[in-house]
Amino acid sequence: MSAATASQAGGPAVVAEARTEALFLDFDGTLVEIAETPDGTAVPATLVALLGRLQVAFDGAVAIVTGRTVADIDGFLAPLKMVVAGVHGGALRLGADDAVTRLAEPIADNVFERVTRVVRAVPGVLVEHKGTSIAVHWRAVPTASAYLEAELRHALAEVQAEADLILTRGRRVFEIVPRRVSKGAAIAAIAELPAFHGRRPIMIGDDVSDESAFEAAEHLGGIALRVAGEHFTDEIADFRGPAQVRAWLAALVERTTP
Ligand SMILES: O=P(O)(O)OC[C@H]1O[C@H](O[C@H]2O[C@H](CO)[C@@H](O)[C@H](O)[C@H]2O)[C@H](O)[C@@H](O)[C@@H]1O
Repeated sequence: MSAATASQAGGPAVVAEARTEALFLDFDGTLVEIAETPDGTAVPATLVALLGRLQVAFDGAVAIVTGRTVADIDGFLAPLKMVVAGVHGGALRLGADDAVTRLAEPIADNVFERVTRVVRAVPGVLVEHKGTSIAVHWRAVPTASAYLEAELRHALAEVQAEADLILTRGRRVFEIVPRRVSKGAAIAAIAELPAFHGRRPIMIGDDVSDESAFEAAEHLGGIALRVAGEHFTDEIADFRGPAQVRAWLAALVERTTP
């Protein structure tokens, strides 16, 4: 029988059906615990095998929807290659052997330099250049967030004529992204792939940029499951954290794999 009740593993009492549903999974804060730095992320030994088994159980209808680059995700999950919407929907890799399609222009050098000038003024802040977006991490210096936000907004206003970028807030990070990309738009595109088409989407995420993905999943008749953290409180979240998400997925795959 290919139905699983999530509550058996803790987490939401959702019945997931591997033959008729598709999984869309955020990465940081959802599949893996938040770390002090982007490079410090630890991938649990069992996660790669778990995702591989889910791909089989769902006949390929499993995608990672992340703010990370596709290359980052490939590195974390090696040797597994998945369908990935990277850089908050700015890059798509629609099949394991496909090339990455960029849906936005790379951030121009002058914008990156302008942002770097802001960041240099605050020791401890990290900047991640991801091609079509820039992440400014202030986890190590939380008191600097208001200053950074004001300065980054000012910098973006200066370059607005040449680049249509917006500033979004993530988990102790400001992300500079093209206005017209989103995780939600990426889910709509992936849902058209043969492996995903006609399946009910289940999107699991923990952060602001997952909101558009939740909306897209619900628009397609699916459901949104929230993970507790800096964005969702325990009261409104469906999962206490990534460990519970992994346990829920593991229970699901156990019950759906003959
Ligand atoms: O969409 P996601 O998969 O959740 O990616 C969102 C961002 O995740 C990373 O930053 C976050 O995780 C870091 C490591 O745990 C943490 O140090 C940081 O404070 C978090 O904001 C990643 O570095 C970003 O590029 C992603 O956009």
